Amino acid sequence: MTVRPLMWDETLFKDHEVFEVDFVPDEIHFREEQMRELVYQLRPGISGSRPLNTLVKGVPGTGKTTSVKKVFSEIEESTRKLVPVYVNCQIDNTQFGIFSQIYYRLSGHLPRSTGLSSKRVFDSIGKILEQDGTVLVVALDDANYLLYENEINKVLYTLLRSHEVYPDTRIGVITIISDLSVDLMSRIDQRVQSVFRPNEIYFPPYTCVEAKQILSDRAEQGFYPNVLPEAVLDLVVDRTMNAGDLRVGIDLLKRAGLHAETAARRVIEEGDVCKAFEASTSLHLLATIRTFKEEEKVLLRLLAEQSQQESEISVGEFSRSVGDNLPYGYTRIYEMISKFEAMHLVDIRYRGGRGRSRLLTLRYDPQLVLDTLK
Ligand SMILES: Nc1ncnc2c1ncn2[C@@H]1O[C@H](COP(=O)(O)OP(=O)(O)OP(=O)(O)O)[C@@H](O)[C@H]1O
Repeated sequence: MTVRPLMWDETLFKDHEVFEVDFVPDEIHFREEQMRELVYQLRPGISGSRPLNTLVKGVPGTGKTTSVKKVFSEIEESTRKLVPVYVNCQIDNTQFGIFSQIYYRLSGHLPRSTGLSSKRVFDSIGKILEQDGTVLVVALDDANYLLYENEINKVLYTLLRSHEVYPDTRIGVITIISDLSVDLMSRIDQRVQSVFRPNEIYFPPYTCVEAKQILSDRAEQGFYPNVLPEAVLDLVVDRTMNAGDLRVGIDLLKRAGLHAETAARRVIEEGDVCKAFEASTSLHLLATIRTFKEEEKVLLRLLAEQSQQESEISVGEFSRSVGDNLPYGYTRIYEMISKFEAMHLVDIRYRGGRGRSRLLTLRYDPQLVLDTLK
């Protein structure tokens, strides 16, 4: 039986939205425990006390943002006593920017962007909280962006010691970190540590079975029935596990669907996934690299440049050659290389024979890495 090609006004997508980066699904599987813990941390806020502070940790694409947003939207639906504010610190990475977002959430409009100090903005925040008798919880997503210029200490100090200036304010903070090599507490001043003391909630990477369930759910919501055969889903899962980031899988589904649609097919094929893979990979690369410190970007750039000449590089030789030109010791260079491995950017294997030297291979096209670093 021949299958009628897709007509120009027909589509494979039941709902495009479910493949978008900021989509928050109704069901967040495999994160029940983390969300329960988060609710437990925030519960005092609902009864008018200060919420417990939290440190949410896990590599990119493990559902941290989604889970926090989900808990926040449930709080918003059930109470006005506790006001949750989500801040993306990649976008708002200064004290002024963060306080502006909080002020916006509380008052419905942004403060003037000129001639106003962050202290003045916080004054207004303190007054609104006292007037309304509400408790505030602020989620600082990608808080590692605040490690520069001591911004993290300024922000946490003001938020967590607000009751010293505005006695009736109660504020809790959730910091979200995807760079596991960052030891946040060691970067925090003593005077802030004494009030911060967060409980940690860890988001482990998804197993293959979990990733398959999540991606299959997403496909079911987003595509019409029978658009995605099981074998193609398995290929998407395989690529996702390889990249170690669920975002790659969700993006692959979308792009593969669009590809099949452009070819006027009613079913997605493996070839559509392969074609979509490069674009989805660069999305993952971008998500990973954006969490890097400048020195890590410099080292990755050197590695990508060298990988254009040779596909396998000796770890020792590479470290020596870059160590001569960079202001970091070998220990730091080895640390960074281990991080690249943990983040699925490189593979390391032992060369056989005596000496057992280690060989480094970039898992991505070097040019793609260089382009992403631009
Ligand atoms: N348990 C889950 N169920 C359904 N979808 C999920 C789940 N976990 C993650 N996702 C989806 O995976 C994508 C990445 O998730 P999310 O942004 O929450 O990860 P993250 O850990 O905050 O990553 P990053 O550290 O890069 O910000 C999102 O599109 C989200 O909808």
